[in-house]
Amino acid sequence: MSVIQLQNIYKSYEATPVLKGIDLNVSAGQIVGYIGPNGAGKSTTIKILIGMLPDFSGEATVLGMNVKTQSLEIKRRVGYVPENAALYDTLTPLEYLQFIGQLYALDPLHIERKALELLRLFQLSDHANARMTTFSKGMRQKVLLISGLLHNPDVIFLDEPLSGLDANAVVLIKEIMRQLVNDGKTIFYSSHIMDVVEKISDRIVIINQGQIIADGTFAELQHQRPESLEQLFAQLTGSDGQSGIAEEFVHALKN
Ligand SMILES: Nc1ncnc2c1ncn2[C@@H]1O[C@H](COP(=O)(O)OP(=O)(O)OP(=O)(O)O)[C@@H](O)[C@H]1O
Repeated sequence: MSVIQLQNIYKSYEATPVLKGIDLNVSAGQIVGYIGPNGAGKSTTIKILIGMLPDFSGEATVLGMNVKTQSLEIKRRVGYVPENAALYDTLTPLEYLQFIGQLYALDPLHIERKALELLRLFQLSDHANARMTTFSKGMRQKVLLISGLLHNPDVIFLDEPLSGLDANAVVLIKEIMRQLVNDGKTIFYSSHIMDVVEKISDRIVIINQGQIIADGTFAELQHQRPESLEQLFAQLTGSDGQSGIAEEFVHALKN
């Protein structure tokens, strides 16, 4: 069964088209890396899939449920870690996770036990009761990741999940993603960190200017062009020649 299904999705913001006919089927138990240049439409696709943007044309289902009409049911089974989310800074991680857990109607005692354990594993035990106003970007990202996974969702959408994380935390998140998928979960995530995408994705989907321009395992994509994902990405999305642009940039700074 397709866990994620997008058929002929078009989305515009005001009069500007952003997604131009996206078709995608994702089966259970896959890690799909969704990559593309800034502004390509990655976050927009993810927001459609979690029911945040009902104003689009085409058919979108998650776990067989229609995202326009069954978004509440979908939210119960889906986890979402947004890019640049606003955390309630004046709360502590424990208070914030209690709040999120209650939105999912989880038992408060169960949430507390689970939240403390997850915070410990992310080395945040000492900060469990500190206000998040003082948190670094990486610490916030860890709390966000926990909040998106707290209800043990079947399908997980991650928008730049590694943002701000140090090297050890990146290794840990990669391992968690792998183990979640081994457990039967499905992960759909966007990232700009090509070597991570290359290493952990079962499938890589490249979007450029609102259209999918490549889709396959890294080995399949490499078969077309035997290069690193970074080089392949640059070629396919027309962002080759960065050294020339860098030179012009530095030159412009001097003038
Ligand atoms: N709420 C909005 N109103 C108007 N335009 C928007 C809105 N959200 C996104 N856009 C535009 O839609 C396009 C796609 O944005 P989106 O955030 O989906 O891109 P992205 O691929 O996630 O980019 P990035 O890698 O920079 O996060 C961009 O041109 C963006 O300016």
